[in-house]
Amino acid sequence: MNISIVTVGKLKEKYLKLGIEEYTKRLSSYSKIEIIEVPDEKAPEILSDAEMLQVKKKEGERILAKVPADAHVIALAIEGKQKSSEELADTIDKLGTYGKSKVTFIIGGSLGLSDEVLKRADDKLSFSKMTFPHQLMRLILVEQVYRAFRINRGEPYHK
Ligand SMILES: C[S@@+](CC[C@H](N)C(=O)[O-])C[C@H]1O[C@@H](n2cnc3c(N)ncnc32)[C@H](O)[C@@H]1O
Repeated sequence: MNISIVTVGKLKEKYLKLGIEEYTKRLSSYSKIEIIEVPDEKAPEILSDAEMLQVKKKEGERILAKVPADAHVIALAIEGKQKSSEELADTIDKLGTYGKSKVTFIIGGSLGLSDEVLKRADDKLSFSKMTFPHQLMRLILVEQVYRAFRINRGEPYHK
């Protein structure tokens, strides 16, 4: 399987970089994994609703340009469907079984994802009703995808 994670903005924090490197290294024994960063749209702190929509739209265009046409797209969205780790593992397993070799996860920028990106998504995945910073979300996602492969292989992993 080819997994890609399309995210907005550069990862700045060293502690997150180290964690993400560790899990992507572990994941690479199970799947190809690529993290694609698209530039965030520079904007002032205070924005009108119309300006916010415009920022999300521009970032969304950059995201969609990196999504292969034949990929199964899972957008991370607070209002999406919550799953257990076992359910996410099952989703990934079924995608493999049904011949979906490309799976793209999308993490939005600080304002979230545009409607266009949400429309392109085949699934919307929520990690809880809480809002996580997008850079931290990247670390949580790679750990959960790694966990999913371990579950699917029946390999032990600390609970
Ligand atoms: C800082 S959040 C954006 C917050 C924005 N107000 C919204 O409602 O989407 C940045 C990105 O991280 C991801 N994210 C943050 N918390 C999440 C959660 N609980 N579940 C799924 N994705 C989450 C989403 O992809 C989101 O677009």
